[in-house]
Amino acid sequence: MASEPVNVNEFQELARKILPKMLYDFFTGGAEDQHTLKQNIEAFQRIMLRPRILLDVSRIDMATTVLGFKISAPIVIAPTSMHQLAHPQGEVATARAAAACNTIMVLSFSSTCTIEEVAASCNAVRMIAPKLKNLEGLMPTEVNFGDGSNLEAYCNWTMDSSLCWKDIEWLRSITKLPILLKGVLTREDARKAVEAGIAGIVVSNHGGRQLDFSPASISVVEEVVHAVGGKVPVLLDGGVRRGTDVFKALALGARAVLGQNGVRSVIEMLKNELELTMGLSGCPTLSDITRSHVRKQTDHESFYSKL
Ligand SMILES: Cc1cc2nc3c(=O)[nH]c(=O)nc-3n(C[C@H](O)[C@H](O)[C@H](O)COP(=O)(O)O)c2cc1C
Repeated sequence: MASEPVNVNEFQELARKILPKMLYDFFTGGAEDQHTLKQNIEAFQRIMLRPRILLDVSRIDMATTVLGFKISAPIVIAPTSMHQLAHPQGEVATARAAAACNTIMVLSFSSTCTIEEVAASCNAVRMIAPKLKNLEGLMPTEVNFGDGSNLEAYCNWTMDSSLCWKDIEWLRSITKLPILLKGVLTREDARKAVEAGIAGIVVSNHGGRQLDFSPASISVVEEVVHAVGGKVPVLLDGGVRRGTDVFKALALGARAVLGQNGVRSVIEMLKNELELTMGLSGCPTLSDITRSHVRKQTDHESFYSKL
């Protein structure tokens, strides 16, 4: 690949060429046999679009609101603990990209940077994030950096296995800010999350990095969306590599997607691809994207398409 990457997959290929193998494996690897990691991508490929024609798509509007924040496109940055060796200031770079693209960034509690470092890099931001490396657990910290905020980081705590449902009550008692629950994959947990007063759900298997053979996020998003019944927004991450993937997730009921994208051009690529997909599918706004715009391939069709 001689020239600049033109899509997210090419970025990954570039990373493979320039990063030491250990770091490349850290960023791209999954749990055990990496079945879930592969499924996150393959499950998207089993969904076909149902484009509509002769509709006015001369102006495409991708703006949306997530947890009260207006963002330019339904793409949010997922929590990604950077490897100290790969990019000691990785979150700072990501926060800059988030601010430049007017989107939300979710901080990882195992971040290598402090909240203040991240916040300082994006001028005026207001955020809630766990106090990093706090041995007593995750204490959400609100930091106010003036007005004009266009970046909000939320507490990311599902990776900590010592937490349980009743801790949500405690978390809610110590902050007025909305709490997102990441890692929901079943209707049972989706209902519990709503009952517990969660402000939003992220359907996620943590990029296939935790429990192998947990389902692909896109394959369970509809189940979660139905269980939640519109009470809170449902976001999704895992395997989102193309604007068509964003479109598919929205058609199945997600409000926005998260990607572990660290640089501005990657976010812009996804936005451009989504804009093109919306135009070619006859959807001038996000609310025009409905379930009727996608079709899940049957097992039978998937089998024959591989022959
Ligand atoms: C290098 C790396 C570090 C990650 N660190 C965290 C983390 O600290 N906390 C967390 O909740 N998720 C973490 N994740 C998972 C992401 O937030 C996200 O769920 C996942 O990457 C989405 O899947 P995708 O990689 O297929 O887009 C990490 C992912 C990667 C690739």
